[in-house]
Amino acid sequence: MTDPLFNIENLSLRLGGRQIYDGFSGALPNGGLTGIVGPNGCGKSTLLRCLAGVQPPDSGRIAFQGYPLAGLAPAERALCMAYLPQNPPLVPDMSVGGLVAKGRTPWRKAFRPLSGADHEAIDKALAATGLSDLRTARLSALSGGQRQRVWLALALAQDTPVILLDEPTAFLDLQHQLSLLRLLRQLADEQGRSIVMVLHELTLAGRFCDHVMGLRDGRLVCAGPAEQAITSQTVAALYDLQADVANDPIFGKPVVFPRE
Ligand SMILES: Nc1ncnc2c1ncn2[C@@H]1O[C@H](COP(=O)(O)OP(=O)(O)OP(=O)(O)O)[C@@H](O)[C@H]1O
Repeated sequence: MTDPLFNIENLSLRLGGRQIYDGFSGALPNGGLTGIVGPNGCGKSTLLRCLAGVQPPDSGRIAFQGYPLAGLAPAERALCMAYLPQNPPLVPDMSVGGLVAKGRTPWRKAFRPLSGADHEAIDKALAATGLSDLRTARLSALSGGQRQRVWLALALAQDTPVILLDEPTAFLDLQHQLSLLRLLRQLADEQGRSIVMVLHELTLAGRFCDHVMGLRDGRLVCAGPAEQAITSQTVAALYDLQADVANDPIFGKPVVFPRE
């Protein structure tokens, strides 16, 4: 049996005087798309930060493909996983291509120019996110959604087998949400990448994710294939919301109809 992508055992974490997790356990499968859902403040982003190795827990263990995550140095982690936080850091104004090139940092030798492989990865990431024409544009001249796509391109240019994304669709219009999720599906299906993302839109999570994990108050409420994890019962348990969940006749995936 292969190890899960992440195995979380008995995770506890206190932040700002508040207990975020108290013995959280769960596993995320290797490969495919995993969606983390749940109400505001339930601990989704913090969990992703723990999985990315940037938020050490107070106690408990996270194994990454069978190895202790805490044993990986940041430089080693950066070759295995790209992490796009909900609020990317403020950066000085620069060109789109310049920021996306930062995704190649883990692969580059100090003071060396970009290699052919770097240029190729950057070109592919810009094309995949529909930004090739904006390569020379300044970040300050972009809309919020375009900027979000630049950060996504940076994560793709990092060219890692695992990609962790916190609300990657937050600022995108419906067309760009769908094209982003289709792109992630393609990266998982055709290149075998494992993608874990925090999402709010349950119907999109149901349609695109293989596996869905639902959190509430720092606890695991549901986890499993989308059809099992998104049901009337789990929507009620997660959000205190009455909803019908039907099967989409075209995609055969769960669609949520709130009844309140
Ligand atoms: N650095 C911090 N210091 C204190 N409290 C924090 C910190 N980071 C997160 N929290 C608290 O931890 C809880 C979980 O936060 P988190 O950002 O993980 O929630 P979330 O499920 O991602 O929420 P949202 O859907 O609103 O983005 C919240 O109550 C938040 O206020």
